[in-house]
Amino acid sequence: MSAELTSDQTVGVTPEPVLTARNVSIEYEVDPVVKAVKDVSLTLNRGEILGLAGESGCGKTTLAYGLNRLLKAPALMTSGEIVFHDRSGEDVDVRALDGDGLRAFRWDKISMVFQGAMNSLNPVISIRAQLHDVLTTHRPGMSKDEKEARSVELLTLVGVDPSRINSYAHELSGGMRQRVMIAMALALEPQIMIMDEPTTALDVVVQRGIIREIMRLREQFNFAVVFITHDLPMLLEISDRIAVMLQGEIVEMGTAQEIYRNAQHPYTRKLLSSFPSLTGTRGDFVRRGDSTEGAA
Ligand SMILES: Nc1ncnc2c1ncn2[C@@H]1O[C@H](COP(=O)(O)OP(=O)(O)OP(=O)(O)O)[C@@H](O)[C@H]1O
Repeated sequence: MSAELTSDQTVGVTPEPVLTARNVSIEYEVDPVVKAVKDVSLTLNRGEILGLAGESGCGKTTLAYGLNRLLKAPALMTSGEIVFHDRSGEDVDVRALDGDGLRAFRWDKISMVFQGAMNSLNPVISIRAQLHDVLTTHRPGMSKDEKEARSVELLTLVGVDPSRINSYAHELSGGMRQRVMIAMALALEPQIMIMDEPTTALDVVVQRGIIREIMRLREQFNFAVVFITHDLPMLLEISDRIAVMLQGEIVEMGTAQEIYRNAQHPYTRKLLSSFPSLTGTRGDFVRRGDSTEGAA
């Protein structure tokens, strides 16, 4: 079964798709074969936050990697179509990309903040060198001064004091490292950011600070976000729409309000009821009233 929903999120604004996936299936070619994503169709609209929820192992990460052409053997996309609708008006067949086209697509058009990304900063080169590297690779025409100015700007955007540009990863807190990863993902002003559990390893206060920053950046730059997490209360709070995955399929998709108030699929209801804070006597998004200010 697949679900597709392109309903209007913002009153008076017609949603404009930035990515369309149709009937995507992905397998791990092991023995026995694991059918990790089954016939998934979804449309991501420009500037929206699409939450992807579902229990561990349901295929969220595999789907995200598929959308970004990051799958590696034994993973194989066995069927389906992914079209990126560029700001320029051009439609890009993502599955057909290779070589330079694929390199330009990743980071430039669509970037990803991975699970545990903060641990993937290179420990032996400075934050400056890592930010400059992204720009050197993807914006070869930029001068050293321009790269420096852009790096400082990026750190400021994600709430890291630019004096930290000289630091090495081990000198930064987990929250700061994750913010640096977000700065790198933002560097080329992508139209889509895929965030796979971007804050799971961090404590709640730091998480909230980073989530707020992502929300603010999204407002400022209007990129679309696919936000993957187990944390359904958080998704209800931040997402425009939520897709619920179960055993490789999207079993329900709707606005956060629809999912919260009127979930149709028994699994979605089960998922909601597994968060007592959502269904208990306080009865509403408890996090919304939470005024804890985050500092990472
Ligand atoms: N390299 C691999 N080889 C074989 N099977 C794999 C491999 N990677 C993932 N899988 C299987 O594919 C399915 C989907 O995994 P995936 O990591 O996409 O789920 P997920 O929803 O992102 O889980 P989590 O939230 O724990 O990250 C699972 O059954 C998993 O065991």
